[in-house]
Amino acid sequence: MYIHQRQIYFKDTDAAGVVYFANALSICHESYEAALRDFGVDVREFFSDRGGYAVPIVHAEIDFYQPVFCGDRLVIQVLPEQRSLYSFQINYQIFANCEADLVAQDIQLNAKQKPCAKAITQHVCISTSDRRKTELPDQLTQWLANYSPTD
Ligand SMILES: CC(C)(COP(=O)(O)OP(=O)(O)OC[C@H]1O[C@@H](n2cnc3c(N)ncnc32)[C@H](O)[C@@H]1OP(=O)(O)O)[C@@H](O)C(=O)NCCC(=O)NCCSC(=O)c1cc(O)c2ccccc2c1O
Repeated sequence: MYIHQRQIYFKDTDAAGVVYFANALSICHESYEAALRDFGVDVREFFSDRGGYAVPIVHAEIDFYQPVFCGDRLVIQVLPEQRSLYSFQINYQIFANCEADLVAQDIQLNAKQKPCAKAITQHVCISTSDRRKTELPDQLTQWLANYSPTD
């Protein structure tokens, strides 16, 4: 599991004063990028086509349980899981204004610790030359093993 913390800014919100739904997925992707960076992945290279592969998102879904407002401090739990030699899924839980330590321990003690949103992204590794699926590179399988849930 990786924990990312981020404040909500005015630019993240819509006319109703809550985080715009698409921005919530964007914040999930920011958390993924932070998890890659903190593991030592060169994100500038990872998101370019210089390595000969890309890992586009083929599926994304999100459930919203409580609104998130400007000034809220988010704690985002990032839980990646390898699905096959070619693909992986990331489960995200977004909490607001709670202790990061509790989220890191996966403790949901009371209503305050219930997630505001839960999201999933599914990623497939493809070769940039022919856009056909190709095996996940070693660095990514190591990243997945490092942050995947342990039984
Ligand atoms: C990715 C594709 C080229 C796959 O094509 P196709 O489906 O024909 O391939 P396969 O049949 O061989 O399937 C491969 C593999 O994918 C799984 N899959 C395919 N579709 C889905 C789906 N909708 N939901 C779930 N899973 C799906 C399938 O089950 C197979 O899995 P296995 O594990 O069983 O092998 C093609 O689908 C494609 O090009 N899609 C468009 C992708 C796209 O444009 N997405 C938009 C956003 S891109 C993006 O957000 C993005 C994010 C990043 O973090 C990146 C990081 C690094 C580089 C680029 C990034 C990026 O672009």
